[in-house]
Amino acid sequence: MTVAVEELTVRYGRRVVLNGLDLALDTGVHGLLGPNGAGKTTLMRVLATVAPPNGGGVRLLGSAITGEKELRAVRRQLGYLPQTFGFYPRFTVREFVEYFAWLKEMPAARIPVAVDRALERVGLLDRADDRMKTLSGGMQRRAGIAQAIVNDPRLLLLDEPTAGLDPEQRVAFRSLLRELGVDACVLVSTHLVEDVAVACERVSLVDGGRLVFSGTPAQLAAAGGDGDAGDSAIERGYTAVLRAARA
Ligand SMILES: Nc1ncnc2c1ncn2[C@@H]1O[C@H](COP(=O)(O)OP(=O)(O)OP(=O)(O)O)[C@@H](O)[C@H]1O
Repeated sequence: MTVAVEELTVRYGRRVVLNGLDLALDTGVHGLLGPNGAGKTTLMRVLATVAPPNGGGVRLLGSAITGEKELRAVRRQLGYLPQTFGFYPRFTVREFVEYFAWLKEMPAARIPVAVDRALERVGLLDRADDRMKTLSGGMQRRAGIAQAIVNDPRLLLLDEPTAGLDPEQRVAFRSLLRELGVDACVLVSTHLVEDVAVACERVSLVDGGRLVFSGTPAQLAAAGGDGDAGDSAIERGYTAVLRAARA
């Protein structure tokens, strides 16, 4: 398993945000759904080794993160697009992605080709020499996706990557996701259930800091019925699973 999480607990002060969550993920594209405040970003941050858990076990790429050595080894093979991310506004797009390649300790000789390839994959190669601050919001997010994939990560964590993308870019991004999921374990959090239906092989649903569903998009869709709120089968499944979890 690329990701093996057992009984994961995260607290902020007295508030328990992840409450004994179990999750196992292997190669492929996995969707992460859940209402606002369910704990998706918190889970992503733990998997990205940004936030330490308060309890439970986390194994990434086959190893428990027990010290600096494991941490560095995992970070070299990790890609992470945070929900919100900062950048030096005067960096060019190419410099922004190069900087992350360097942080991930990529061999210097490989960086120029890898950066151009990542920018090409998100459709930003023609803006490579523009400054980050001159890009539109959706383009900045695509630059964020480029930095996440520049090192060909084995574990790729994308927190709401399609927020702000126009329909054409969303379609292009879904096919990029499917491509990435052939070799890597990709976890994508989103509120767009159609992204999950089209681009993900498996989907996990989190509510109140717990995993309440794990299965294929078709299984989630099948959980819903005519009486459930939603405009598509998978939205009705989402509503039905949440209702059952809260009952
Ligand atoms: N730094 C923090 N300090 C205190 N509470 C926090 C902090 N970060 C998150 N929380 C709380 O943790 C809970 C889960 O937040 P999280 O951002 O993980 O949810 P989410 O599922 O990603 O939500 P959304 O869909 O709105 O992005 C929320 O109740 C939130 O208020």
